[in-house]
Amino acid sequence: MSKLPVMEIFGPTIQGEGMVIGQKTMFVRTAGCDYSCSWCDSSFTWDGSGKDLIKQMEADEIWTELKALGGNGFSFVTISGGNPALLKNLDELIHILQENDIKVGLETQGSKWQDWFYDIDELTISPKPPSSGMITNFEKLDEIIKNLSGRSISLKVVIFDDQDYEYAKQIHQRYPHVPFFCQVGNDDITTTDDRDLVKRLLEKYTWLIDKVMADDELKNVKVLPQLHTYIWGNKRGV
Ligand SMILES: C[S@@+](CC[C@H](N)C(=O)[O-])C[C@H]1O[C@@H](n2cnc3c(N)ncnc32)[C@H](O)[C@@H]1O
Ligand SMILES: Nc1nc2[nH]cc(C(=O)O)c2c(=O)[nH]1
Ligand code: SF4
Ligand SMILES: [Mg+2]
Repeated sequence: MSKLPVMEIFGPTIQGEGMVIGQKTMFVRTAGCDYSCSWCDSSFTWDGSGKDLIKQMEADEIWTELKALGGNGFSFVTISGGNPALLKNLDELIHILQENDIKVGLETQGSKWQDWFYDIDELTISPKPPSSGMITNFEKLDEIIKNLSGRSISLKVVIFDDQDYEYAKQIHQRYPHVPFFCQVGNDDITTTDDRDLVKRLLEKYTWLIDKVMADDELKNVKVLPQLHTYIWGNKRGV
């Protein structure tokens, strides 16, 4: 079996974002990303600051660790990163999970394709708006969305400002048949003052809801908070 660069394994917790928000789940976070979003809340996976935490693990070792942490109390595993779509050999882990009746969710930004995307039960694609500093490769994104037509996927755009909002709309209009989520951006990813953070995140959530409600062009959309930050703030591993 080949090795995977694992940054952290944690849970059980709830999925705080997107199409299966609230789902009880374990998390596997892989190291490495082809992007470097200005506001990335998981930059330790790619900026070198977490390099001592990276463990090269075989898929069956990851499964053993998941069971050690979660016991018999889980039926869902979410794979995130970094960008897990950089890892060609992630199929080994996905297959072990499925052999054990575990549903698999995965978070990626839509910059890379892998054939194992077909095996993911809930795939979240999260293209990055202008505030991230990243440029979307629409040729690649078109290909990914086309390949996955008819499968359980969603698009989730994080929104920080008006320009991001316009970008989100552009994404929804380009792929109108893909379930579409807008998510509040967290612009203070280092504070430990949870009360102040939650207060400001709620204000931003209100701002986003008000904008969508007043917008006749955005109809079939779900507006969500990044739920885990309202509960645990910027804490890692939850
Ligand atoms: C850390 S990323 C890892 C997966 C993949 N690289 C991606 O971006 O989709 C997981 C999710 O967190 C979101 N995210 C990252 N930083 C955020 C922030 N400061 N506020 C809100 N969401 C954030 C990303 O947009 C993505 O949807
Ligand atoms: N609870 C919880 N939900 C999440 N949804 C997406 C996450 C991520 O970092 O990819 C995440 C995370 O780190 N924690
Ligand atoms: S694509 Fe995801 S992991 Fe990579 S920098 Fe952006 S938010 Fe962070
Ligand atoms: Mg996160």
